Amino acid sequence: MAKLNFGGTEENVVTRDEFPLSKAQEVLKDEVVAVIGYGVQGPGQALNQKDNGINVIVGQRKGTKTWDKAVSDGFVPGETLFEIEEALQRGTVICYLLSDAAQIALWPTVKKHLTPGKALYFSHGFGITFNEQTGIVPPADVDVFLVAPKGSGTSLRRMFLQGRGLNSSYAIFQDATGKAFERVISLGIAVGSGYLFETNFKKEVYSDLTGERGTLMGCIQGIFAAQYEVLRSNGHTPSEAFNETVEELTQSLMPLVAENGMDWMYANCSTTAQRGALDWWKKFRDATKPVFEDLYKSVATGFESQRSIDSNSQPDYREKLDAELKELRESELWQAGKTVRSLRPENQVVEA
Ligand SMILES: NC(=O)C1=CN([C@@H]2O[C@H](COP(=O)(O)OP(=O)(O)OC[C@H]3O[C@@H](n4cnc5c(N)ncnc54)[C@H](O)[C@@H]3O)[C@@H](O)[C@H]2O)C=CC1
Ligand SMILES: CC(=O)[C@](C)(O)C(=O)O
Ligand SMILES: [Mg+2]
Ligand SMILES: [Mg+2]
Repeated sequence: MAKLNFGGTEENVVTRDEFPLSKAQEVLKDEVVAVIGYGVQGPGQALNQKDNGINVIVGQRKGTKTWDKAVSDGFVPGETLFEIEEALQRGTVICYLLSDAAQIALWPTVKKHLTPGKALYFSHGFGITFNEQTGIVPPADVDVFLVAPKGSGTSLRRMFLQGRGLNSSYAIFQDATGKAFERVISLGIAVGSGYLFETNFKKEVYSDLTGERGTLMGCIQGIFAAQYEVLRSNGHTPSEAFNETVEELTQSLMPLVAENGMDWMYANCSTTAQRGALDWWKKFRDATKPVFEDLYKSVATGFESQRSIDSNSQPDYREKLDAELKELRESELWQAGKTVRSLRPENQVVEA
């Protein structure tokens, strides 16, 4: 366990140096890791574990698209792919990777198979933290922990195949066996985490629900739309407005931030831009901070989790989400983006 200084605060971090894959394989050698749910995190985590030599099986409903996807990904019906209850019965570690809403409905079935000494693994603190809404209360004689990749399951798999890793948080809710730490860290390494930082179930879900509604997904779409609309209402063309709002950020500036921080990105822009950005960033912070404070309150009071449960438990939840995503996709902003993306040299179709 390394202690690293994060801007003046020391935190515990587990890296692959001190917990290599060989150690994870040794710890998990007698485990059967059952991945329940094959949506976004399920495939990424199951395939990375499979490639890392872990005895991983998938539990899915037969006759579904996700069952077929698991087969096309190489999981073999009756050997490494089973109906959900059989996977639950065979698994010694149950990776509960249904959607957070769907975990509620299946919980009574899962609980039946949580026999003493097994482990219940999550990738989000949602079900346990909001247990008054979800009803998810594990028996006392099983380990309960989480590994939460800080990114999409799609990226987790892509980065694994590139020999990279996506960092994850980990938390232990219940250590019935005395082995919860080595189990959770081994699983974190096995699913492809670059390094693991410590949290707890409540802090993970509060920060994650805030982040995805904030800078990572909700707020960023909001500021993209705001700037694009102001540019367009002042006569700028769609391509100019989109390039200045999104394309330059994703193609040039954000990779510089990822490489070496915000000051590095600023320093690689003009002094005109640096002066302006340094003058304006606090105005944007002050304008948006009240919204973030409201957002965090909405998370902490359980409003956001209940909203997610209510909408994502509806039979037509997927259709409703897809309809709103279609509206976003068909907006002028993202239609302009589609054309801009097609112009990238790497997307040009070279005539034979
Ligand atoms: N999507 C991501 O990349 C990330 C997800 N997580 C967490 O990992 C867990 C799994 O998330 P995802 O893979 O995004 O799940 P998902 O939303 O893709 O759902 C996974 C599977 O659950 C089943 N399912 C979903 N809703 C259902 C319903 N209402 N009834 C019956 N079955 C249903 C479907 O088969 C679906 O393929 C969640 O706890 C999530 O918060 C954590 C980090 C990132
Ligand atoms: C990808 C991720 O970390 C999110 C945004 O929290 C999620 O998909 O829930
Ligand atoms: Mg997240
Ligand atoms: Mg999330």
